[in-house]
Amino acid sequence: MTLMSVENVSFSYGAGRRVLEDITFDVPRGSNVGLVGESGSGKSTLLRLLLGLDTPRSGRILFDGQPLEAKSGRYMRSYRRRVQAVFQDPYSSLNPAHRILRIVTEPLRSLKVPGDHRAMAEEAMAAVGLPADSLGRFPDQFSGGQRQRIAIARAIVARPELVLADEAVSALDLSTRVRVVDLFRDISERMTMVFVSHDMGVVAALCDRIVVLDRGRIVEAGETARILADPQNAYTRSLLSSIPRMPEGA
Ligand SMILES: Nc1ncnc2c1ncn2[C@@H]1O[C@H](COP(=O)(O)OP(=O)(O)OP(=O)(O)O)[C@@H](O)[C@H]1O
Repeated sequence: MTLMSVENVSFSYGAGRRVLEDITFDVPRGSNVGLVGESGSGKSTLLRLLLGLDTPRSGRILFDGQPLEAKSGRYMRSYRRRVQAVFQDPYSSLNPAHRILRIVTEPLRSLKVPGDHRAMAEEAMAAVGLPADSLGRFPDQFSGGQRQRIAIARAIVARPELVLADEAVSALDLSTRVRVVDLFRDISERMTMVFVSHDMGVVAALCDRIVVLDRGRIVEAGETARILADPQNAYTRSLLSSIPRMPEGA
């Protein structure tokens, strides 16, 4: 079953040149799809389209069989409940003036999710390996890796069907990154994920399918194991050669 389909999507900012050209791929329900490419390849732009923050110039995006109606407030309210995002910088993405409880339960309030929000926050914190008493503290009392766990707790608290992650481990130091990748792997067993990164090693460790973007075009896409074993494209090979050491389980 396909949860999201991107069909022949092209995009340009204003009257500028195309930054995405004829992008087509599927995100099967339950899968983890990695979008990988160097800086400027169009990954963040594609993610903005998937989040409904911009609309394709041509082509379309289907979510659960329906076209994504980025311009409809009503549609987007239900979409936000079903699709959540984790961004790169765990320092700027958490409001320093708010306690963790308020931060993690924010999607529940804005989406008007009924029920016991504190209990849901405690459950999300447990899922990311942080103690429930963290909910009474402020962001500056946590390390970068812990803050990213809090951002992940916020992304999963409303039980979305799809989590979109944009360079979600890139800002972390190596050992923290390995732990947060492990956490994503754990969580991704229970939901569908699209994981955007310039780091082929991270994507290979986390995703069962990879889409390789080069200057706004897909140059290669397929199952991770196949791409690692037999990359067809020179650009993919160069991304693979930049992995210092294959992560375990890749
Ligand atoms: N707001 C904008 N206005 C005009 N051009 C933009 C804008 N944002 C991005 N671009 C251009 O679109 C292209 C794709 O950028 P994008 O940020 O999507 O790439 P990326 O792969 O995510 O790179 P990075 O990893 O550096 O964020 C680049 O050429 C960039 O300069």
